[in-house]
Amino acid sequence: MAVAEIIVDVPTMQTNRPFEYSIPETLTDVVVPGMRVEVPFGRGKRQIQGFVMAVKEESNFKGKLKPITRVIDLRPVLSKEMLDLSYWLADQTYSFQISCLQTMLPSVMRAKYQQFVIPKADTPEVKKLLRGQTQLEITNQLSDEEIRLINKLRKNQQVDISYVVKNKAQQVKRQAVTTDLNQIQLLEAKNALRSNAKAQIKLLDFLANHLNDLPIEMNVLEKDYEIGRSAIKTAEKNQLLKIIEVTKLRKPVGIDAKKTTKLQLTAEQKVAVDQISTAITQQHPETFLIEGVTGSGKTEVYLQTIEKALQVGKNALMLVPEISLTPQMVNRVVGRFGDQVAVLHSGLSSGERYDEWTRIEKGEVKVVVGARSAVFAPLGKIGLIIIDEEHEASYKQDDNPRYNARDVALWRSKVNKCPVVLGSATPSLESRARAEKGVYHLIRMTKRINNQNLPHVEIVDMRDAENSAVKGDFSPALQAALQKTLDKHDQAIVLLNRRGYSSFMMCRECGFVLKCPNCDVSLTYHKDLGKMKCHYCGHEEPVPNSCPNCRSKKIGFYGTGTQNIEQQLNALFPKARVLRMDVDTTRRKGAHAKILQKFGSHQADILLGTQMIAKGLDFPDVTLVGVINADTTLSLADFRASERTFQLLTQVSGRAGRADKTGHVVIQTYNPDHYAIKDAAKQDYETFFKQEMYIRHQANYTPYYFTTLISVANKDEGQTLKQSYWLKRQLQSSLSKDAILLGPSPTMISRKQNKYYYQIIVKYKHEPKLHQKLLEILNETQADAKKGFTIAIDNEPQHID
Ligand SMILES: Nc1ncnc2c1ncn2[C@@H]1O[C@H](COP(=O)(O)OP(=O)(O)OP(=O)(O)O)[C@@H](O)[C@H]1O
Ligand SMILES: [Zn+2]
Ligand SMILES: [Zn+2]
Repeated sequence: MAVAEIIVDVPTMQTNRPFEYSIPETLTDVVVPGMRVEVPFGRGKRQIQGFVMAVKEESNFKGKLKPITRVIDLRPVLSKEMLDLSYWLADQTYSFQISCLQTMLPSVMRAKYQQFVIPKADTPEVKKLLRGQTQLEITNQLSDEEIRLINKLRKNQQVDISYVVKNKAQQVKRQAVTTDLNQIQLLEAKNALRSNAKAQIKLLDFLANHLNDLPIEMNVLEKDYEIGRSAIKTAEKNQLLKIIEVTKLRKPVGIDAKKTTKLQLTAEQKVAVDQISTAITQQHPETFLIEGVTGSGKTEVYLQTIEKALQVGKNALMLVPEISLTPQMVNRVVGRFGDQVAVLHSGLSSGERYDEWTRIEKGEVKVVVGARSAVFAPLGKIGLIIIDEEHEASYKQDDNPRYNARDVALWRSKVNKCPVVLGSATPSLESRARAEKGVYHLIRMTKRINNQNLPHVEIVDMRDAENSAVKGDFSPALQAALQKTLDKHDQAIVLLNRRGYSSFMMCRECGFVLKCPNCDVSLTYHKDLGKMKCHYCGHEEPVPNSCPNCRSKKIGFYGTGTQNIEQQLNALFPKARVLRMDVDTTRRKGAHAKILQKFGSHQADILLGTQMIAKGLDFPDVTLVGVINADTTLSLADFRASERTFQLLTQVSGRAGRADKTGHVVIQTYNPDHYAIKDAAKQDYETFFKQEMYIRHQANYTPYYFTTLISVANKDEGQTLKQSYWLKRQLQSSLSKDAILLGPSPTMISRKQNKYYYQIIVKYKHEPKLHQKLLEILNETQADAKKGFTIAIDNEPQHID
């Protein structure tokens, strides 16, 4: 009797291992690894889902095995590679294996969908099965007999199984506005109106200027442009526009990509392409780190190495940071490889996402571009994996399973025997340090395309009298630079650095930031405690009312919003067209791409935004980049504060002067002498790397030490603390004296949803017992859910807060 090993969908410590079930006679040959099945679990008659991990002939179990109830999938949804990966992933991230398996599937496969048998041949067996229907829905009403038949026909390629997602959102019809008139006709109609017909004037003006965006949904007009329904109805009556019904308006990112062909490589690009190509042909699982200055043409290297992989009959996987934020990059890949590309990103509806996933799984595409979770794409024959902007923290998932896509990519590269390319103008310290040790192969690209100079960067010291005298946030130097740019009809990008916003204290007189005496990170204001606290060691002190450095009273919480900056820009430059990009203006699906498209076609002069405008953008008319407040990231209560600041400033500066015009950058700061700011001004990654490595070495941080963060949560604060100290003692007993244990200390928001959060940080070099100990602790504490404790373990956390 055949036996299946199954991971059941019960995320607890006791069930975190395969259980054996017998495969009923009727389902022999149907049940294969990677399929989901329904099985009875526990005492009652409860039926739950499970993943078949393996099938074998005999059981080691003495008693009688329960049989599988039915199969959920008629074809495996996870490959052997993914099943193997799930073991490793669960172990690495201290997660339940079932969570890892679920994470690998697109979300729709966890939600509601229907399965259909689609005929592919006209044989008597197919006919009998379909009983005259064009397709057969698979329900649990089908007999095992029928399931067996379907399975056999599928193997003989006489039928196919397709999943159809019940996607309500897609079927909703929306009202939209369009017009047959051209711009001149619209403007004439507008001029014919009485001057008090304000709403009509606004509407016609809008239409005249947005002809390319039509049809546009009525609720978008209402919400984004404050054009009401009554104005639209009036215009419809006057035959100036039409109201139509639309089902789906937004094109997925990438669809309007123009076809491109290979560029002639520069000498530096050629070296990179050659080395990577060799590894592709030799099937060598080597990791390359491309450290290439902004505008050095890394994208072309990616494209030509992907092409190499396709030439030798392989496929390529490319990861980019949260993809809806980088439509330009997606367009470039689609522009080169067209239909052979599948795009996976959060901007797609779940149905669209599922369609892309299916195309990959069926082997219909050769290139996959996607954000973090695309690292699990069911792509076969992988010949190359690329991770662009490899330093981005978003490659690490913040929730369970807390995996880093880079590590998963390295795992897949070994299995697939293919190279991995990590690219960035500002590599993470970890990756650059690995290249230093020879673990990664370093490729440096030091010149911009066409030998363009890197932009000239001006640092403005905000402590100077003339700067501290101005009302508002724009120094005279930045104002002058903006004016000059507008006069030349060039474009400017203005960055408002929002991370760490207003949670730390800074002196506006001398730039002093309150730091922890033990940890060299900023202290964070805890509103609930009314105190300044360190997230690492728990040190606390009262909120100062004058600057400990210069005695000035101008010490306070620091931060301005983008809306406020936008108003200041409008007041200073009334004629300038300003686009604002922040969480508020990009909430709507596709809004991000729209703003960039508008800026790219020069329908605006200034793009004002938060971190999301800092990277990847390539606009030839941008000659000025202004940074309002370089210091906020510097003051994050995180040991990566300097690294994040350097990355941000270097990346954003790199947006200026990328084509044939020279770029200029103005950075406003209260810390003009800080090395992260000075090195970023010179776009000098190597100098920054050396200095930062020295500091990490002094303070025992990554990459000299590994870091594991363990957080404890409980509804009762006393219990949380008690448990935290218990945890610390447990750890101490199994660690060598070289390991460093910090905490317990409260996290940034120490109380969320009525639970108290405390954390312990372990810094270590070599602790062979730690991993096992952490698993034991999990077993011991998480088995007893009644106590209400939650322990989360984060290996190499990206944020500590
Ligand atoms: N060989 C080439 N010949 C001509 N133009 C090129 C070549 N390679 C790249 N370019 C152009 O140079 C510009 C900058 O390239 P790209 O955007 O790839 O830079 P990057 O290294 O990714 O920079 P960043 O890190 O700032 O995003 C692009 O407009 C690109 O089309
Ligand atoms: Zn501290
Ligand atoms: Zn001061």
